[in-house]
Amino acid sequence: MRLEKLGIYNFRNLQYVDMQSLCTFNFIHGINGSGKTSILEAIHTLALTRSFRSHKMESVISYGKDDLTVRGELRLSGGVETAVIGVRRPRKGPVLVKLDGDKLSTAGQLAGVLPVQVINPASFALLEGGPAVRRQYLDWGVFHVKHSGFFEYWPRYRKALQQRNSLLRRGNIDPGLIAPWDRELEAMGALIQDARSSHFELLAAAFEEIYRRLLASADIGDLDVPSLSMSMTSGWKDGEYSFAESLKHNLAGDLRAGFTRSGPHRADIDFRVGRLDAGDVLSRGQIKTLVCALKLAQSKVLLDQGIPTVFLVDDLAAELDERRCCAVFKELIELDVQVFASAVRRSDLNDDWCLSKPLKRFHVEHGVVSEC
Ligand SMILES: Nc1ncnc2c1ncn2[C@@H]1O[C@H](COP(=O)(O)OP(=O)(O)OP(=O)(O)O)[C@@H](O)[C@H]1O
Repeated sequence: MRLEKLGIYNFRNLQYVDMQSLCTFNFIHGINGSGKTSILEAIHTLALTRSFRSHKMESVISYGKDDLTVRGELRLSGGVETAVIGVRRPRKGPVLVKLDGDKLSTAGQLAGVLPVQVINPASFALLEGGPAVRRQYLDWGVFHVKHSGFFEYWPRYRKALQQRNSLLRRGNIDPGLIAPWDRELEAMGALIQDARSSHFELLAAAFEEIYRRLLASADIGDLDVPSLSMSMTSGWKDGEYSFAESLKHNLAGDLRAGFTRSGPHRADIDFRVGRLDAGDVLSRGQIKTLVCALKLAQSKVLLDQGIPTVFLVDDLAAELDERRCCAVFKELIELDVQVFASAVRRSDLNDDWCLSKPLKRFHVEHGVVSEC
């Protein structure tokens, strides 16, 4: 699946952008504030109806305009078939999403049509941020895996959790009221945990392989990053209890806290260098390399299931040295994904990184995009 054409209207400083015949590699350069990240943000909005930079879409709509629109033409995997996605976000009112001219009733129906992965300066949060960022990372993959059932389980789990928490807040632990929500949490929690565990196993294997290759091709010895390990924690003491037991065991404490303190909504991924927290030990460049490997690993797992990803790579050269950038691009080539990468200077994005893959360059100036 490839994005072949992209139209952007009233998106930050991009009033009207028309990008045709997009390639495997699409390099975008321009000075600070010219609109490079906004192009990547627009592709993200096309895929997920929201930006990766701001939760408030009204700050993304161009000043003085009523709405923004992003339109993309996709060529579906391995074939002649195409699909057209349109996303319109008004300042007020719901988002309008169209797939091949048909209005979708929920934005969720768009999920999976255009899976995108973002590598940007905020990606550091994967190691340095809280557990929610890592859960989001893990669940991105689980959501896209075919038949994982996550679309169904997760909303049901969330609803049961909200109901249970609301009883806890009101100090109401009448067994007759809380038990049905516990049963729903246990049932959905087990399914979520199973789906996450099977995905995590594949992810960890892909990560290890890619991370080693990245270090090797960037000519970084293992000594630079000794004994890195990653493990998933379920969100409760699963060595001691089942989730059902954990809910019962923690009820009094949950009541005091006013919320459910254990469960898949508290799951995390733990990164260790030896016995130490990797986020406390690794340099920013090392963290970035690791984060790139994690994102690439997600795409590898999806690709193995026939789901290609589009990569949005914002200003990688500002974070990584030339050898590491080159190593990341080598992996992107290996994955055969489509890439949109931005940088301030043209020379920050090296032609050689793409080997002989088709490459197109764009220059952005004051929101105006031209091929170059
Ligand atoms: N709602 C908006 N309407 C109009 N312009 C906006 C809006 N929001 C942000 N801008 C402007 O859009 C421009 C594009 O920002 P963007 O982050 O895409 O630039 P960039 O080229 O990635 O810059 P940098 O290299 O500094 O990261 C900036 O000048 C910004 O001030």
